[in-house]
Order: sequence, then C-alpha cells, then structure tokens
Amino acid sequence: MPQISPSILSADFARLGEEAEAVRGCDWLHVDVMDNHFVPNLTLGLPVVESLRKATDIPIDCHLMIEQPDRWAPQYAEAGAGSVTFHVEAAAAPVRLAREIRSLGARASMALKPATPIEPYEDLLPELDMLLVMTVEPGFGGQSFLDIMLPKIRRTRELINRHGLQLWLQVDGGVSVETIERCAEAGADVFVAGSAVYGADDPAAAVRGLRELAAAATEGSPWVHRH
Ligand SMILES: O=C(CO)[C@H](O)[C@H](O)COP(=O)(O)O
Ligand SMILES: [Co+2]
Repeated sequence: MPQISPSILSADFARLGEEAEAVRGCDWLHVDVMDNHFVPNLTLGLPVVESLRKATDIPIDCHLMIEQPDRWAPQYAEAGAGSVTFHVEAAAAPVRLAREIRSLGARASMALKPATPIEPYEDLLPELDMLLVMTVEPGFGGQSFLDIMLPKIRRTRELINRHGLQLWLQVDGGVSVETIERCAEAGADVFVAGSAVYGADDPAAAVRGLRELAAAATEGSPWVHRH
C-alpha cells in the first residue's frame, strides 16, 4: 500500500499532540526541521521531536532542512525518529551519515532539492532506506506542486528498480488530491501532505482519501514496489 506522511508544518504548533491524533491511520508523521540557513524559514528542532515522540506512537519521519546534517541528524535518530532525512546538498559525507543513522536504529533517507539531479548519487542508493524527491522548493508549506519534477520521479524509480533495491521513494510539496495520482504513476510510494491534510475538515479522512487515490493510480503497475 502507498504510505501517507502528513506534515505537521500545517498543524497548530501549540497543540501538536492532538494534531498527531487527528491524523490517526496515517503511516508516518512528517516533521519539517528548518534552521533559517539551509532554507529561509525557521520551524522546530530536537526538543519538539523528543516531546512529540512521547505524545504519540505514530512513527516520526524527520525531514531535516538544515546545514551540517552530519552533526545533527544522528541526534534525531537518538530522539526516536523512525526515519531521518538529510539533504544531500548540505551533507559533507552522505554515506557515512546514512550508515550512522542506520546504526542508531532509524531508517536513513536522503533528499534532493528540485534542481539537484539523482544521477550523480546512483552509487549511494544501496546505503539508503528512502529517497525524497522534493516537488516544491523546500522552506514553506502550501506551495504549488512542480509538475516538472515528474520525469525526475520516473527516472529515480527506474534507477531503484534497475538496481533491484527496496528503498522507498517519497515526494514532498504540493501533494494533494489533484496531484497524488501523477506522483504515484511516476513511481512514488510515500507521500507527504501538509496543507491537503491539515487544511481539510477531517484530516484522518483526507489521509484515507489520498491513500486510496495513490493505490488506485498504481493498481497493476508491476514496476511500482509494493510494501
Ligand atoms: O518540506 C516541506 C516544505 O519544505 C513540507 O513537508 C511540505 O511543503 C508540505 O507541505 P504542503 O503539502 O502544504 O506542500
Ligand atoms: Co518536508
């Protein structure tokens, strides 16, 4: 089944425990960490992830939009994140970092900004549990999906399958009922959605609706890895 990871960037930060409950039934809780250096926005950090870990049993999917991930990312794994995503544009030693995250018991994931190609990183794929193809410029929720990223999602899926790898392919940015089917058809299998979930009257129903659309869009596609 496709996995849905609602982004709490669009939630009420004063009520994060309740906001996590509001999306019960999702696969992950996507936590966007921004440092106002790697991206021009500041959100939350380690203490909030530690508190959230205690407040919910939904696995935490940390998306680190920060400089020096080599220094900070392992601490998010230690704080109990089930998946830790660093940006390759900011990492000094991505292979070493991915191995360290895995050694701490979390899934290791690497993100690509829209202008960053996948091809130079082909050899790195076996070190990863997930690859994140950004479908907006990182920094803010509520942006429009970049259709121009669809060929990159397709190429990434082809590379993953060619190498016979099991890693997940996540998309993040502007994912909604309007765009999720195109992402799924292109080969994505983990979908982050912030405004499309938390902007809905019933966030849990929005999660179910998105998952159904993604599942229907890939029905019968043997080239899409199923969990
Ligand atoms: O990483 C992000 C922004 O950099 C967010 O995860 C993303 O934007 C989710 O919000 P939306 O679904 O509203 O686009
Ligand atoms: Co994100």
